[in-house]
This record gives sequence, structure tokens and C-alpha cells, in this order.
Amino acid sequence: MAESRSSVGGGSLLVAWQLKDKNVLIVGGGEVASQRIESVLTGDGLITLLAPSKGVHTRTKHLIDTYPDRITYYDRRFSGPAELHKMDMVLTALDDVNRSREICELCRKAKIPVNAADIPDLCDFYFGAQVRDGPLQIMISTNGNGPRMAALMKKKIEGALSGKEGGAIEKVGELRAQLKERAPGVGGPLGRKRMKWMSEVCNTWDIDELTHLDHDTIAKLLDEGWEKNTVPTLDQLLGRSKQICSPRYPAFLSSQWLLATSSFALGAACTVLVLSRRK
Ligand SMILES: C[C@@]1(CC(=O)O)C2=NC(=C\c3[nH]c(c(CCC(=O)O)c3CC(=O)O)Cc3[nH]c(c(CC(=O)O)c3CCC(=O)O)/C=C3\N/C(=C\2)[C@@H](CCC(=O)O)[C@]3(C)CC(=O)O)/[C@H]1CCC(=O)O
Ligand SMILES: NC(=O)c1ccc[n+]([C@@H]2O[C@H](COP(=O)([O-])OP(=O)(O)OC[C@H]3O[C@@H](n4cnc5c(N)ncnc54)[C@H](O)[C@@H]3O)[C@@H](O)[C@H]2O)c1
Repeated sequence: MAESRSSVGGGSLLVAWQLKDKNVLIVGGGEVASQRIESVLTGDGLITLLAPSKGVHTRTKHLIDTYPDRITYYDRRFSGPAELHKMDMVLTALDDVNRSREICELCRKAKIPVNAADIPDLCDFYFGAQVRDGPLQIMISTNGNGPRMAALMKKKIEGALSGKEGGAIEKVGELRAQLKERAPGVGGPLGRKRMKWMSEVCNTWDIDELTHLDHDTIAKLLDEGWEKNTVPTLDQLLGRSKQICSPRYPAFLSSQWLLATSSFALGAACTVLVLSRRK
């Protein structure tokens, strides 16, 4: 990271908003609304959607049809402050800036957090580009400087991941849940011991190894590790030696040795050939 750039101030508070079963009003049914719907569904929110059917995008229509239990759709325009009743969050995705402004002002009066696509100065929060792999969510924000750049950064981050991270994190979640059953409670010496042990498991096991944490391996790790106050490696836990493939022939017959010697022989033969032609 560049030394000259301050990391204090001038950014946003990035949080993982717990939206499960909260009421979210989305006004507008175009393509941007469809992206908002997908984001809210990711967080298990309950959606009320207001948009005249003639402006509803096919993606939005598909979501309305697929998630009738999560989306209540009304084929009409936003009618006034009564629409905000019991709403925990409001998102506008309209082709009408003045209407968006009005809705945002009503939300502010009612102290409901609001995002207006396209009008940053009215937003209580911005959306970001997102990388998702099961429980792993990475949000990228350029804080309004360059939304397209956020989308490009997403591609870079996706390229740097192996695709196994989400699965590994899921297994860690299962291990933590079972550890908490054995060692319940919040805080105190037991809490500290639990946190230290969990951190050590995550530091010691790599992503690939963590994906091996099935039901039996978790039970074994808790018996042999947690109960004995140690963190065995996966190999130790499964009774495997570090060197998984024991060599069945002498070292000088290994593939690297054969490759090196054959390359040397080929080089020497070529040199002899070239020198003999020059004579
Ligand atoms: C990240 C993403 C998330 C999402 O919307 O879900 C997102 N915009 C995305 C795409 C995108 N949006 C636009 C383009 C055209 C190219 C360009 O302008 O770059 C592209 C590119 C494309 O479509 O690929 C046009 C645009 N966007 C805003 C304005 C108004 C303005 O800037 O004044 C204008 C019109 C500008 C003008 O008139 O010139 C404003 C906002 N857009 C934000 C989020 C918030 C800031 C986030 C941040 O800075 O990080 C903020 C402030 C409010 C908000 O909407 O929450 C999503 C990519 C997701 C993905 O691909 O994964
Ligand atoms: N991520 C971003 O920030 C981003 C990216 C691209 C575009 N935008 C902007 O977001 C806005 C929406 O984009 P879009 O492509 O979805 O537009 P769109 O024109 O396809 O959709 C607008 C929707 O709003 C509905 N609508 C209009 N007035 C309404 C009202 N009073 N009540 C209820 N519904 C109403 C229309 O029927 C339509 O469904 C545009 O202003 C666009 O410039 C934002």
C-alpha cells in the first residue's frame, strides 16, 4: 500500500448488514431494480416492489415469478408516505430523478436508510461490486469515484481466488459450531481458549486441507486437538506421514534426475555433431 495515502477518513463504513426477514421497499422495476432485488435476496430480506408492469425488465419479472414468498409485487407507481410504513430500508431505481428525490426526503424524515441509484448525494449507503462464494462475500467500493472500476477490481479479485475458499469457510463454520457445543458460553477464560485454538487451526491448515473437514474429521480434530490442547495437522490427524508417496526405486532413477541427465546427454550429442560437421 502506498505510504502517502491516508487510511483514516474519507471512506465508508463497510458493514455486513443483517437483513434477514427485514422489510425492503424497492421502487422501480428496470434492470437496476433487478440487481437490487438480487442483492436483497442474498441477505434474505423481504421485498415489496412497486413498478408499473409495462416498465418491468425481464430479469425483474423472472425474479418476481421465482420468489413469490420473498417478493410482493404491486403493479403501480409509488403513491406517497404510506408506502414507507414498516419499511426497514428503501431502494429507488427510477428513470425519474425528481420522484427519487421526493422518496429520499420522505425516508429521511421517517429515518429509514435509503439508496437512490444514480444520485450519490441522496444515498445513506452505496452498493458495491461483490464477489460471492457461499458464506464468503467480498465487497468492493470506490466510494463513488468509479463504479466501473469497482466491477473491474472484482474480476481481479475473482482471478486471485482458487474457488475453494467458500467451501473451506463453510467447514470452519461447522467446526466452530461443534466446538461451541463442547465448550459453550460467551467470553471468560474458556472463550479466550476457544478463540486461540480456532485461530491456530485456521493458521495451520491451508484452504485445501480445511475442505476435508467432514463430520468424522471434525469429531477427530476436536477429540485429538481441542480436548488435548493441541492443533494437529491434517496428516497427523489421519495418521499419514508427511511424505505421502514413498519412493519405490532409488533416488537416481527419479523423474527429475532422468530429465536432467537426458537433457545433458542430448546437449552433448548436439555439440559433438556440430563440431564434427565443422571439421
Ligand atoms: C458497483 C455497482 C454496484 C451496484 O450498483 O450494484 C455500482 N454501480 C455499478 C455499475 C455502474 N454504474 C454506472 C456505470 C457506468 C460507468 C461508470 O460511470 O463508471 C456502471 C458500470 C457498469 O454498468 O458496468 C453509472 C453510475 N453509477 C452511479 C452514477 C451516479 C454518479 O456517479 O453520479 C452513475 C452515472 C454516472 C454518469 O452519469 O456518468 C452511482 C453509483 N453506483 C454505485 C454502484 C455506487 C458507487 C459504488 C462505487 O463507487 O464503488 C453509486 C454512488 C450509488 C449506488 O448506485 O449505490 C455496479 C457495478 C457492479 C458489478 O458489476 O459488480
Ligand atoms: N448502479 C448504478 O448506480 C446505476 C447503473 C446504471 C444506471 N443507473 C441509473 O439507475 C436508474 C434506473 O436504471 P434502469 O436501467 O433500471 O432504468 P429503467 O428506465 O429501465 O427503469 C426505471 C423503472 O422505474 C419505474 N418507475 C418510474 N417511475 C416510477 C414510480 N413513480 N414508481 C414506481 N416505479 C416507477 C419504471 O416503470 C421502470 O420500471 C436510472 O436513472 C439509471 O441512470 C444506475
